[in-house]
Amino acid sequence: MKPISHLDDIPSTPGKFKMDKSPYIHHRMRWHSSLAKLTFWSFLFTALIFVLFLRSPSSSSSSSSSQPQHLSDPSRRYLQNTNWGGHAWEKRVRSSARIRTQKGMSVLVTGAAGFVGTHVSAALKRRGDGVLGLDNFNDYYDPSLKRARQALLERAGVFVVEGDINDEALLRKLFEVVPFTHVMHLAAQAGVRYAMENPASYVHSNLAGLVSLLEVCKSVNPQPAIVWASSSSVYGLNTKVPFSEKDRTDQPASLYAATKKAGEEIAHTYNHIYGLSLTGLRFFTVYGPWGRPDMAYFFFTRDILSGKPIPIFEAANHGTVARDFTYIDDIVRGCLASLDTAEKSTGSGGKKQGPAQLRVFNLGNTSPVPVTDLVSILEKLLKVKAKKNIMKLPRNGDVQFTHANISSAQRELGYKPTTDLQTGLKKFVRWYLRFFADGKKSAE
Ligand SMILES: O=C(O)[C@H]1O[C@H](OP(=O)(O)OP(=O)(O)OC[C@H]2O[C@@H](n3ccc(=O)[nH]c3=O)[C@H](O)[C@@H]2O)[C@H](O)[C@@H](O)[C@@H]1O
Repeated sequence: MKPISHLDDIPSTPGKFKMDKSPYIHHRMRWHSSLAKLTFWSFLFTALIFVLFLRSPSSSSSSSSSQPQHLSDPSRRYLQNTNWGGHAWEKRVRSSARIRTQKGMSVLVTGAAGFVGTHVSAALKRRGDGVLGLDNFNDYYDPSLKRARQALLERAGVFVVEGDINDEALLRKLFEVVPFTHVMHLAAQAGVRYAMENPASYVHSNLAGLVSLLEVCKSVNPQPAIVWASSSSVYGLNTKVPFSEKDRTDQPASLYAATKKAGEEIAHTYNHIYGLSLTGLRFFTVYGPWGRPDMAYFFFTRDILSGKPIPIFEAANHGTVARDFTYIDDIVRGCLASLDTAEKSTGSGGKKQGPAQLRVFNLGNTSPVPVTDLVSILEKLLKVKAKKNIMKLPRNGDVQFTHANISSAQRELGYKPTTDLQTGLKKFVRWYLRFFADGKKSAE
């Protein structure tokens, strides 16, 4: 745009434009001065319009945009999809989110192509709720598994929009097309150990992404109720067992845990200022079919089958490392119960109108199992002996054990886990063998 180059010739503030004081040229100068002023202000005005245009969210993320904001961050492992919008796209969004039962809800599920996201989306759809998925399909782990989950959801009638939660323009557009009653926010950068490798990705998804989502949720009318994934890792170095929601969570052992804890505080703020109804769920090492390949039960299975040694952590003095492994179906029931019991947000027009619900629940299994037992169960199910490589528990985020007290979720959500590790792993192994034997195409 032309005026930009001219801006360099104009003093930064009009007051600094010095006039010649000679009386001889006074009259001419007045005329010149008016012309100069006019030219100056028109340039300034045009430049301002130009700058505003460049900075506007719709211009930075609409389909015509060339460089979405976050691409300046080299740590990202995906390109933000700007290919959304249009009549056909809106029709798909609307149809996916259509409620097909009385008293149903319309839910925006972020991270829908993720492990928990896929299961929750499918379960909501099965019972007649409207569901729209959102996922950025990043390559933290093999995106082809995410694509397979997407295909599964597609067959169930759930459209998964490809986009990032940091793309506020996309989020606003989605709320424009569908006035979602609920948001199930599961998009996140997961994994405790990877935080040492790529800390920026945790800040991007778990902090900036969460704030971007809450900013949009607080400003739409009606505001949705939000249920979101926190983590058992917030208990960090807490040694009081079982972990209760009242226990201290101010000693995170990893950046991942710290971002989840920060998320809980951010949730408090948006609840307090804007009246958003918010429920945080502290998941305890969730496992099952369609799971995450970065998790121990998943890659132990892969490596046991291929004869590769598996690193098994132990604490000081041969201390046991244990997890309160929780089966996916139990978690899904907890998520749906949280959505069902979520009260409406109270704000409108971006302003709080009264106190709103703010909750945090442990969703665990209440029976921690040593990692060595997990390996023994897998060996039996796979009928292959593992090559064990016993190692010291690394100091990069791992905690020695987790154990959930679920009385609060039991009382308020009717949450009651029913699957023990042996039963759950059996279902996982069956899925795993079928999925990978069938060229990643089969579904359970
Ligand atoms: O519930 C949670 O809060 C967290 O659960 C898992 O984190 P984690 O429990 O560490 O799950 P895995 O990485 O699958 O590890 C499971 C167990 O295996 C152990 N492990 C892990 C990796 C390994 O190479 N060897 C090994 O013995 C870990 O110490 C841990 O006790 C998830 O990865 C997190 O995203 C989630 O937030």
